[in-house]
Amino acid sequence: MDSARSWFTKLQTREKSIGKKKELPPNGKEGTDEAPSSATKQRVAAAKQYIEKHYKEQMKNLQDRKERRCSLEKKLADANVSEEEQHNIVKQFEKKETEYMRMQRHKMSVDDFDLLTMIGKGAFGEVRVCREKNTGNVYAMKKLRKSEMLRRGQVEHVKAERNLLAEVDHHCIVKLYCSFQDSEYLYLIMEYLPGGDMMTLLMRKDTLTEDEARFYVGETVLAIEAIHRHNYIHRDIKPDNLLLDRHGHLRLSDFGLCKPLDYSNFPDLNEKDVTSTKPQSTNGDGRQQSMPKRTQQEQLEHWQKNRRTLAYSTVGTPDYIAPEVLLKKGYGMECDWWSLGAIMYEMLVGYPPFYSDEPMTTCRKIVNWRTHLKFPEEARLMTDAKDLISKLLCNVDQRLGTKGAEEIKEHSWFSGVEWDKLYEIEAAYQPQVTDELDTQNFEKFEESSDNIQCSAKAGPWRKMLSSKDLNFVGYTYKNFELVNDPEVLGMAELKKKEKAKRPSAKSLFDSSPDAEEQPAPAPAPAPAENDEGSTRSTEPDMPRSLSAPST
Ligand SMILES: Nc1ncnc2c1ncn2[C@@H]1O[C@H](COP(=O)(O)OP(=O)(O)OP(=O)(O)O)[C@@H](O)[C@H]1O
Repeated sequence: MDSARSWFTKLQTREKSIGKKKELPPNGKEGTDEAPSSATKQRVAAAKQYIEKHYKEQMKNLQDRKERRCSLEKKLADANVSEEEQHNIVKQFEKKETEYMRMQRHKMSVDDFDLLTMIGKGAFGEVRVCREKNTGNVYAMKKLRKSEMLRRGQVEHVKAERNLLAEVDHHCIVKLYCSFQDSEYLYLIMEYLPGGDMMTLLMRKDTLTEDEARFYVGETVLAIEAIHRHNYIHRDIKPDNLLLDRHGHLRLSDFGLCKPLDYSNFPDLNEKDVTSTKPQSTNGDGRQQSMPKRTQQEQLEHWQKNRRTLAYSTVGTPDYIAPEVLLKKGYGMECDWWSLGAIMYEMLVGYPPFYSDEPMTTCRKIVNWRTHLKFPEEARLMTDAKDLISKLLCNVDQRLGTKGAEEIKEHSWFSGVEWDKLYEIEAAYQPQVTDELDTQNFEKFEESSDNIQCSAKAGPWRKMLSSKDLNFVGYTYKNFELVNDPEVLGMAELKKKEKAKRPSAKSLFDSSPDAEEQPAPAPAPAPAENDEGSTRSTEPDMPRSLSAPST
């Protein structure tokens, strides 16, 4: 710490001299003592930021430690355990605190982990199951290439993801244990959720039953509500970002790495451009002809065939993005409720509501949703379900959720759902998970020889402040939970005592009558001219978007 302090003093002195007006020699000409270059100034600023952050963290760590101790003592007092048990738990707790302090001093790197099976591939990197060498703990490691983040202007987004995960400690949100970097990559060490993602589940099952859909749409409502409470907007909620834990409960992930930015290169969309969205194909002579309408089954098969390619393409799938986001007119939290509507539709129908072979056609259909939102009769959706979807896939002003998540929770499709018990009951789907390293609920990914990487060794921080790395100062983070394992703390017993017996998912829902065949409810009335969205997300004190600010 002392060496850091003396660095700080040196830097302050250096900074002052940078700010000072240079005195010229009597001949009025500049000597060889040149002013520091802008690169040097930038480095000094980054170093200053690093040191200030370091001290702030030290203070916060002390405060957090005090709070953890208080909270443990309070829990113990409430839990009615013997004095001896209390003593043992507190002793274990202090041991963990010491380990945590040791871990804080340790500079984490990819070498601390054994990299195992690849479970995800995204536009910026990959996700792998990994095991920490020291502790044997299993995590998911998301690795992102810095140069790619810079190239696509995603630096702020990746910081937003790190910030949200570190800030929002909620059972609906995937838990972040730590983040670190080396010269080439950023790393997020997260809890490993072995139940797979909703995209894989939907591809394996085609559709969900109404009860299953209600359960997962319900848990997604709670997850979205949690991030909105922290003033974040996700903007890219899709089935690939809904992960399942080993018991089948849902967690929201992937904050901030939004591909939709790439749609800015698409020609400007126009709500009135309805004619261009008619399904068309080209004859041998180049003339366009209308394509025959696909049945629900054909459309489903088509979607399934294209789904993964779309997910792993650099542009991604636009299927769940709200029209106001695509129209670049500014957006608020409501855009996440639109995505919820599109996901609910896919769960019940088998493919998303505006699916088309071409992403650009999908975008056009989304902005012209009034013409294109249809419920295939074969899907036999219940009236309530159609009504809720129509109230989510509609204009911002009419959209449910605009006045808060309660509006959605109160919809009749959810009648009987006990919201505060949803995460305590047995999940509607039980994934098969044999052990902590089981990856059967994920697709298999081909390993290329350079995939299992040797680490680009992280040098001392000063070395890391190359011009590229200045963008990522402050990315490193460690969560107390990394060592705060309740099993080790002996808190598991306490937790068991606290937990009531879990009722099943079904018992929370009203018994539902058979699906009736009904026409799709009329889409919400046409909006006033310029009501597609506000610029709220860009105003001060307004929700922080995890993705690109609207233009
Ligand atoms: N914590 C986790 N536990 C289990 N699987 C995970 C975890 N995080 C991510 N995955 C898997 O990896 C996939 C990709 O992850 P994620 O979407 O976070 O990466 P990405 O590079 O940001 O992708 P995208 O291109 O969709 O933005 C997920 O769909 C999921 O299957």
